[in-house]
Amino acid sequence: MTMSTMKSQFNLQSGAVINGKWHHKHYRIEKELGAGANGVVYLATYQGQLVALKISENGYTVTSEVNVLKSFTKVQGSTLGPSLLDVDDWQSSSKLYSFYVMEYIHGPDLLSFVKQKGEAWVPVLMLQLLSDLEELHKAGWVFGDLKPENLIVTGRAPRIRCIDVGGTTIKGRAIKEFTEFYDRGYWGLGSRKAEPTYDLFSTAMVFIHCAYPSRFSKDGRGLEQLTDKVKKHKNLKCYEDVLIPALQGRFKSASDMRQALLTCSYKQTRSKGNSVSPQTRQPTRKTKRKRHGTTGAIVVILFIGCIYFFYLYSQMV
Ligand SMILES: Nc1ncnc2c1ncn2[C@@H]1O[C@H](COP(=O)(O)OP(=O)(O)OP(=O)(O)O)[C@@H](O)[C@H]1O
Repeated sequence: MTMSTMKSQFNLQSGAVINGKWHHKHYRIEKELGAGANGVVYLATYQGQLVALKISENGYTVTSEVNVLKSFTKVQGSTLGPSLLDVDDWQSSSKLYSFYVMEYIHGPDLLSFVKQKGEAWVPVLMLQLLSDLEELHKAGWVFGDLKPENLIVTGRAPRIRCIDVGGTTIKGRAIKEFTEFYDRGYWGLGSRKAEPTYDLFSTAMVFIHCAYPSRFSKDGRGLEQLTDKVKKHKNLKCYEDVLIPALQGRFKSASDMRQALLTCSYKQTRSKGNSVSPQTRQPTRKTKRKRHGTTGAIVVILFIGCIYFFYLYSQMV
């Protein structure tokens, strides 16, 4: 949903210091990271550490987002959202504002990462996201506003993390915040009730968006249009057994969708391996091409192996 931003209300410059009224901690503002309908997020330093500080006019927003972040910390093993570091008030010269401080998640957003590193990363990152969503859903929450801008890829062993927990909603309620392109209600493919299938639909749309970086507009055909988009794109077609059921709300849980994605990725790896074998059966005249084919297979296997290694490693850290 498009809403006006709070940017104009704060305008804190680099070097400004936010003093916490109750916990007496001092945060030095470095720069603005972004402004949304519910507040402004700044990069700040506290005792030499970079942190993200969100300040809002609306105390209710702060309380509600803090509650979500607190409940995230209780989700075992989940690294979905940033960890919560402090909650306090700040008395400016004119007014009292509420703010909270969270872990600064450093890295490019999903689309920038994929543009830089290649689309082969999309299924790997979606596998991670689905693991985290499974835990979140089990804890009784639905993320709601899943979109590439809210997904940051961080670390040397790339790990996907969500920022902006403003849309996170208790299961069974109406989704608090959404963005049309990733919202099943907008496409006429379901309600805005907070249930796991809502997030799985958005996950499929995020996957599709990675293949169509400039997105596309709705033409009124709903599922038929999205199915066409999946089938017509070479990087999506091989994942149609994951994407189409997710768009239809047919996966009961994130782990079911994850399992289907693993199966597709496995088939994909095998078919890439097989596609070079005809070349290896060429007559001796073509020995050079044969060597190219074998090298290609080794490169593909090594590449996929590396991605899985990074994925497994990132699961352990
Ligand atoms: N923990 C964090 N680490 C790094 N960057 C962050 C963090 N939290 C927010 N950001 C940055 O700040 C921007 C604004 O964050 P915010 O949560 O306000 O999102 P929004 O969608 O723009 O706002 P709103 O939900 O209020 O409408 C984000 O787009 C992101 O770039």
